[in-house]
Amino acid sequence: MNLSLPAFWAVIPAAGVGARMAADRPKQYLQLGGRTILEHSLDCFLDHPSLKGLVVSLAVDDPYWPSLSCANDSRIVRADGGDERSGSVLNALLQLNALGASDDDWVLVHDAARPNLSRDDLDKLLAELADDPVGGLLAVPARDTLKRIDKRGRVVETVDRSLIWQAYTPQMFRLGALHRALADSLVADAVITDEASAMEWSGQAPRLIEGRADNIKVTRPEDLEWLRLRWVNRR
Ligand SMILES: Nc1ccn([C@@H]2O[C@H](COP(=O)(O)OP(=O)(O)OP(=O)(O)O)[C@@H](O)[C@H]2O)c(=O)n1
Ligand SMILES: C[C@](O)(CO)[C@H](O)COP(=O)(O)O
Repeated sequence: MNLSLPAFWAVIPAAGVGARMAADRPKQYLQLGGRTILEHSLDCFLDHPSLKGLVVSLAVDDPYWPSLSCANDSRIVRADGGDERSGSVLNALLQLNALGASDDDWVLVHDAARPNLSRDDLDKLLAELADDPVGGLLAVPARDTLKRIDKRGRVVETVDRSLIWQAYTPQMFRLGALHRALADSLVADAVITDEASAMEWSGQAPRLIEGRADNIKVTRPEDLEWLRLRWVNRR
């Protein structure tokens, strides 16, 4: 493991609507321990001494961002969100180019809806991938028995879980390679749900770094209920 941590840029895609959360506002603006989920998701990066700058992608008509205190933080630059997460990330990478970032710089992309990233996991990702030719992502090995089902919802088989992992964020790649992979896969209309899948589409094999399972993405209401209980106990 490389013990000196590389400098990096951060990108936080925060332009989603949170359809599965079905709240009165996009989930990144829901409250957790007196602050928004988005502010917690930014914390780990803004506190990091190796951060070169941070771009947050926001919906063009986002009415919530200006009221956050971090909206005035000079280290944070805005980009416009896209129709899909990949478009929001691509716009942020263009902003990084405008800020003077170079193709060889590391970029860490982290969901606005993952407020419980630990500093240990962030440092582990940076250290493990510092010398990697491709980059990679935090991930968690499948824990439960996995079933494949048919269209009627009946089990067809129990899947071998030994090689199945859940993709988490941050995902860490070189700016130039990630930009090309996202732009090319967009033109090809490929299904891209995270940065790693764009890199895979372009023929690269990202490395998985095992992270904490509690770096969860707030996707459904029960995720936020679980995090709120955890926050009460940790403060
Ligand atoms: N067009 C989009 C869609 C998603 N995201 C961001 O990508 C992250 C992960 O996506 P997901 O959990 O799918 O968020 P939503 O798209 O908001 O959720 P849903 O799919 O339930 O609508 C979130 O931080 C979300 O804000 C984004 O920046 N731009
Ligand atoms: C990037 C991601 O969080 C990795 O787990 C995920 O792919 C986001 O989108 P999803 O639609 O919830 O899979």
